[in-house]
Amino acid sequence: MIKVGIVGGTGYTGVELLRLLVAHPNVEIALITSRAESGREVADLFPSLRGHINLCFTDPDDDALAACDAVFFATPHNVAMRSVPALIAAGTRVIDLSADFRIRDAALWERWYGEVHACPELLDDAVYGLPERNRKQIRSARLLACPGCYPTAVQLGFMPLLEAGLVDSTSLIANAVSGVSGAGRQAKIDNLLSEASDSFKAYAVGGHRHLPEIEQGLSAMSSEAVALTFVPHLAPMIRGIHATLYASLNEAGRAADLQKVFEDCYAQEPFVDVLPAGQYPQTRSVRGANSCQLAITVPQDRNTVVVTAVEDNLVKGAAGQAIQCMNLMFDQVETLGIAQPGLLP
Ligand SMILES: NC(=O)C1=CN([C@@H]2O[C@H](COP(=O)(O)OP(=O)(O)OC[C@H]3O[C@@H](n4cnc5c(N)ncnc54)[C@H](OP(=O)(O)O)[C@@H]3O)[C@@H](O)[C@H]2O)C=CC1
Ligand SMILES: CC(=O)N[C@@H](CCC(=O)OP(=O)(O)O)C(=O)O
Repeated sequence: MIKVGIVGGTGYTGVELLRLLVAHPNVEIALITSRAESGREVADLFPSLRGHINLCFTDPDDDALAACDAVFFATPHNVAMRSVPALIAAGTRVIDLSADFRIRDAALWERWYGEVHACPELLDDAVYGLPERNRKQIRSARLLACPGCYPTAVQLGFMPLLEAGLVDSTSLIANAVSGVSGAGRQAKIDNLLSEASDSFKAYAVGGHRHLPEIEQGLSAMSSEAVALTFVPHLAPMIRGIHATLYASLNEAGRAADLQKVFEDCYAQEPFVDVLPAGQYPQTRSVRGANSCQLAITVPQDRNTVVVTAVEDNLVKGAAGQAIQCMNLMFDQVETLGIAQPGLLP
């Protein structure tokens, strides 16, 4: 059994970790933290978990966490990095869903996150948890940095094109749309039903903190310099990311069978699904599933390729992907506990 702790068990990614981990046959959840709910039964706060879990929330405590085999941090940025050095020193493996270890360059991280990094010396040790790109390194990771929700969809959508050198890598554009759960469970005015429903907006157009993370990942896939225009949007749905990605094809790209390039790239991937030509993915098809669905089109056979990608921000964009990485780190079957299809309707 893998003994796990979850820091931040009352947030949306925390409760999604719980939903998936209670059904994982080889995981024992040893502790779940919340400062605000310390002492309260987990199933009292989340009745969906009644009968599945018999634990109370506790205050975060590094000594108790260090007794676990793995600790998930489902906390805002600037939390995991305070505990990670002690946990790693104790031999506990850390799976961080926050952004603390996603960007390798401490100065760049500090510029976008507006804080001083607490342990920049560990940034080189952190493995970026995108299995489709880094599976081998994930298996031996002590410190795992889970990708952000937008970065997962955008990187999986551009990866086959960049790895095969089929596009002008400075022409990349990503218009991505998130549901409100992407912003977490704290009450923010923008995410109230009366603010977000029946409306649609772009935000952070001048620069979103996922931009450096995405460009870092795309640069590693490309032999040429990468430049991306990334525009996030908020849509009145609870879960889901839909990304529409654009790039200019180069000569090799114009000559290639792009549908086949994508199908070949992801043929062995359990959680990336390339749709048949002419079908377009919808967020409703992947709700609750650890899946990214993709479609590739070259409108009017011109020079721009359009990739559409969907995922559930809380599953392939967060908790599901974190468990996929845990499975790899602990020599489990990669799909264990996360193979369920999406919820319909
Ligand atoms: N929502 C999403 O779709 C995605 C989120 N992420 C990332 O995952 C992380 C969690 O996100 P999400 O679940 O949405 O966040 P929430 O705001 O919903 O939950 C945050 C959790 O962290 C706990 N927490 C907050 N501050 C601290 C602290 N200083 N020490 C210990 N625990 C703390 C909170 O409990 P309490 O305050 O009671 O201790 C709460 O349980 C974030 O870094 C987010 O960027 C990544 C991908 C997708
Ligand atoms: C809708 C919404 O507000 N989304 C969040 C996504 C951030 C998030 O969850 O951050 P990580 O994926 O980096 O952990 C935002 O744009 O700030």
